[in-house]
Amino acid sequence: MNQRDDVLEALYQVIQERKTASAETSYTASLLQKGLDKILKKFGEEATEVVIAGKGGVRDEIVYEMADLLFHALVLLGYYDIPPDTVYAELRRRFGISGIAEKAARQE
Ligand SMILES: N=c1c2ncn([C@@H]3O[C@H](COP(=O)(O)OP(=O)(O)OP(=O)(O)O)[C@@H](O)[C@H]3O)c2ncn1[C@@H]1O[C@H](COP(=O)(O)O)[C@@H](O)[C@H]1O
Repeated sequence: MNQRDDVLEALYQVIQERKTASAETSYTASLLQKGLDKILKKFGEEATEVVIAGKGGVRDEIVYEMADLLFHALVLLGYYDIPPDTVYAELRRRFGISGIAEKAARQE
């Protein structure tokens, strides 16, 4: 796991913990308790906001909206107990190299 993966993995763990937390003190807990349709709706809204930011071309807004989208993607993964590493593995498979080979390639 590299530096970039760490924050997504850590956030995923927090999202898992929020499954048993109070919705009164946690947005994530309230979203999880509202259920799958609400999670999917939020993901769609955040994706639309990324599209608008992407069209606008303001770098900071793209970064902000993309962070919102990634967070809501992690909530969806968390809902189904799919760790981010599973997605990384799929990306590595498409990339055609193993994690070890990837690390070695980056150090060259
Ligand atoms: N990364 C995030 C994060 N990104 C976005 N959001 C929330 O996502 C929401 C999106 O904004 P919107 O205005 O679209 O939604 P809303 O109006 O609040 O909600 P709806 O009425 O649409 O349901 C905001 O409430 C943001 O605060 C996040 N909430 C939490 N986190 C992380 O999750 C951790 C746990 O947070 P809790 O949710 O407080 O447990 C935090 O420490 C953060 O690291």
